[in-house]
Amino acid sequence: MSIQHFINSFDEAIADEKLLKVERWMIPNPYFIRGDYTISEAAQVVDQLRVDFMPVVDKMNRPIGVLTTKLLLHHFLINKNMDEKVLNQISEQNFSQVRCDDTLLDIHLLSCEHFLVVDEQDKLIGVLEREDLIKGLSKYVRESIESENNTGILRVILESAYEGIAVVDDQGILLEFNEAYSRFTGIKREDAVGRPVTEVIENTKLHITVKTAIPERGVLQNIQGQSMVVHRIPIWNKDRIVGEIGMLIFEGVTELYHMYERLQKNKIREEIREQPFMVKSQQTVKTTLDQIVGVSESTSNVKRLARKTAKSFAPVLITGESGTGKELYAKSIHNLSSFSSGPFISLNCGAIPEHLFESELFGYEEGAFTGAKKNGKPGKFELAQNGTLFLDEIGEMPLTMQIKLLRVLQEKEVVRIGGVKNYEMNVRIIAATNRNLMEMVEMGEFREDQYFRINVIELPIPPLRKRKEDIPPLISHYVKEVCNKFQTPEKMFTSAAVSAFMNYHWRGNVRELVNTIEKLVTLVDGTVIDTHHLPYNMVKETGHISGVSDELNQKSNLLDKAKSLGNEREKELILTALVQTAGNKSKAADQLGIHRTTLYQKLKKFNIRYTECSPNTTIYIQKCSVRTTFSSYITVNAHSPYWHVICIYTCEDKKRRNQDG
Ligand SMILES: Nc1ncnc2c1ncn2[C@@H]1O[C@H](COP(=O)(O)OP(=O)(O)OP(=O)(O)O)[C@@H](O)[C@H]1O
Repeated sequence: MSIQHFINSFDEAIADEKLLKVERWMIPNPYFIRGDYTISEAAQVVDQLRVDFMPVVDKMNRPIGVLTTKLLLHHFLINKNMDEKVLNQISEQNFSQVRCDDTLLDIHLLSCEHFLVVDEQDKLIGVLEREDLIKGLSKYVRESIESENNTGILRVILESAYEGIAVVDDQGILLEFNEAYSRFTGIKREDAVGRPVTEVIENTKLHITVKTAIPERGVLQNIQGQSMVVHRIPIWNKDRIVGEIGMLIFEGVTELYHMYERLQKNKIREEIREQPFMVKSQQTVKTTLDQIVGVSESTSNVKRLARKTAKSFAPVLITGESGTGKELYAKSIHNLSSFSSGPFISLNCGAIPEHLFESELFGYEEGAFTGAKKNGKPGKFELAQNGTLFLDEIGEMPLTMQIKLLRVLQEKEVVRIGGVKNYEMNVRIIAATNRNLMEMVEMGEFREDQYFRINVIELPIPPLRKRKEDIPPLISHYVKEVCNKFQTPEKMFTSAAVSAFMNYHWRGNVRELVNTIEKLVTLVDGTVIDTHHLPYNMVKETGHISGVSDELNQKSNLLDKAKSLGNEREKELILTALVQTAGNKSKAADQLGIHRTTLYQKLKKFNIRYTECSPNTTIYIQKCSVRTTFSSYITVNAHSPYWHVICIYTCEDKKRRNQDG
């Protein structure tokens, strides 16, 4: 039974009573004539009242027939005796006797034109003509059609809701289960409807609250290992509970944490004002799956798999293009797992020079090698003890290192470089890559045994262009977040701009989308973001051509533009960004509009080594190419409040400058 049928079943009674009942359509307390009236008297009454017919009753007011104008006319023309009793003229019963609570559906097949309505004593209380009956029936049919349409509308509403919606009857049997709920639980609507809600929704209380009839709003319910905000709303019909609606709010918990965090921050700010030397507490919001925005079927599937994965101890390999949210999923799995009370330690395998890999992973003891720190240094495995070690960009791990990692994963023991003591390891491993590891195995670039060791459970995240339904909620989420961050009035996208976003290829996936929104929110004046504000590459690709904002396009991915100018310009931009950010690679990557990992790959590609230096010195960037030893020097003025590039010049320039003195 659908929700509309469910509601209909209650409405039906009302419809029967109100719409289909004879009482609703009859003319109550009608005029009538007695059977002992003469034809002449009856004709006068009919003429005075200007009616087409009159019910005829006996002395007890019980109907005995219907006198029509047709019958009167026939009498004048044929019989001509005006003193005849009406009673004698109605030879056949030319009416049907019905009751108030009969329905039009019950009586419409009776073959007569006039219906005389009687009470329990069979006394006349109303009349109904066939014309009224047809009117009543057609209204009923019209309303039924409308209600069928309403069912369609109701279904669209249910299916487009981001919230999970479930409806139970007063026995706790599921009558409705929308697509969002189905995606979240992985149970199809057709398998859910008709079953007790307790068999379908984990930890549900709908079957209980439908009995108590107390609405519950914003309560926490643990479903599939995750705290969710739910509302439970009873459905009343007259003075009886006939069912209950359950709503599952996906983004609620994080929003609550954010509110809590904001309140905490305010509180701390006030406390600091009172006690300036107080140590500030570290309150951070934990990443959970409900922070992963998306309503597409594939996102729901990945989230469901992630929830299941979190419950196991097996290593997970998260695959997907850059910017699809692999790290976000890794953190969510950690926070849902039994390792959540331990640390989440991340290691970007693409960002570590080969010779430092071993010490980064396993740590070293004091004096293990020249330059080793006093007291040694713990490795990432040790730091991640009782928690999760996230090996990002695992495809970039050198083969020699893979062998060592494999041994640790098999033996579950770690020894620091230069050490003798074994540390027993209790660490959950989550690896991620944007490369095709299987292909790498075939090419001999990745060890097969390692591949199978880390890939016990694979969590593939589809690129954003393959889950376009996620784009509108991502826009709305990030516009709000960015406006909040920059304290600007909330902006909105036109539907054309949203559609351009949906048609764009998003090679950088969600990261690129977030960066684009940040640029748009920052640079667009006014509160409406339309297609003419969109970056040129997007407008070009999606065909939304109209006046493109130059300002925005100048700032859009600097590196993309540099690429078209050739390697040298690209290199120059990278160097400039590095200098301007004093060697902070994350900030430099941000400035260039690329991910940190991409920056590391580019540094590798161009063989750039950045050497940090003290203020007021020449920053020296070495490039070990085949042809020249040193090719770029950058001079910075470290006296100014901001480090800025004065010039970039090559070794030839330097030689020339030296010659010029
Ligand atoms: N579904 C999502 N909902 C909300 N934010 C998302 C989602 N997916 C990704 N993001 C955001 O996009 C950015 C990139 O995500 P993340 O770093 O997890 O991607 P990644 O796949 O690990 O990238 P890379 O392979 O380049 O390291 C982050 O700011 C993250 O918060």
